[in-house]
Amino acid sequence: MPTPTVDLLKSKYNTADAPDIKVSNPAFVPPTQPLTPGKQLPTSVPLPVLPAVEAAKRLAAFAAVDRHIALQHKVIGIGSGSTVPYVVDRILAQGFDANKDRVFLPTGFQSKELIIKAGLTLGDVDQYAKIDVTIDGADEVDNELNSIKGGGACQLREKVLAEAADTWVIVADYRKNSEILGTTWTQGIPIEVAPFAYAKVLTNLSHMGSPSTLPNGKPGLSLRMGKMKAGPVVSDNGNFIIDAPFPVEMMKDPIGLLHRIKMLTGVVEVGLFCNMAEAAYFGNEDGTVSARLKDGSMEKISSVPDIPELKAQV
Ligand SMILES: O=C(CO)[C@H](O)[C@H](O)COP(=O)(O)O
Repeated sequence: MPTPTVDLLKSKYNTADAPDIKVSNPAFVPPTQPLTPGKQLPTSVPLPVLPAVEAAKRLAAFAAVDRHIALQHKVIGIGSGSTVPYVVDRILAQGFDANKDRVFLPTGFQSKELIIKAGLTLGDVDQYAKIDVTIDGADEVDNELNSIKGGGACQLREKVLAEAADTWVIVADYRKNSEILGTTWTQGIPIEVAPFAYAKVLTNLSHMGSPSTLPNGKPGLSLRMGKMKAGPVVSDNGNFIIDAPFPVEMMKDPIGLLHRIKMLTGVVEVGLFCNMAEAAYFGNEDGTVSARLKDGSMEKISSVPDIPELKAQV
């Protein structure tokens, strides 16, 4: 049996700064095993081969966890979406000792389930107003680390957990990496609103310049409707979601737009996250990860040395 990765992680993580770890056994991933005391984690589980986009999400998630979640981090925020399960996988791979004194805070129903099913300790942001690290997905990220979030209607809790965190990190696949927000995520900025105020907010957003039809003929400004459910999407907080696209000239100033939308009465939270991220990790199709850092620099994590097997799989 190979040496358990946990021991290596222990020694590596006992530093003040988040280390750039290289695990001894990169294939170590306990994907479905809950973390229970006394139970030995498997030391080597082959990583499943994934379609390119999924593999890219996994690369980004693994790189972000390896870089930002260290042993001394005890309160950890877990975001929402399809990339975040890989974050939990990688956290689990740090082993029982690393996780036994940690508490994990969810940004919504989905991440709450993820935490519980992984056997990790669940907490909430009303118990822990200060979080060490929160890792979350995004719908699109621009050159300056501003992002659109709320594709899963979780932006209110996501923003609270992002703000509460000493370090907030984004994980995404290559499709989310843009120069200007709204380039690939064209359906609009997700805006959580008090249900009784939605019609008034829609009117105000229209006056602000959000079109009801996009140039490509697709629907623009709209109340988000449920799929397989009659009526609107209702957020985890009991609110409605409006999707509001804006012309590119307005999207070039996401901070200004955020402030204007947030000032509309009835708006609870806006899915524009500006000046918040420490870094964004984008998994690429070629098995590398592109990291965009707060200082504006880009770093290519070529072949992701921590997990070389992944490169071969993509
Ligand atoms: O903001 C979100 C939910 O409100 C998600 O983080 C965002 O939609 C990204 O999801 P995915 O990882 O599935 O691309």
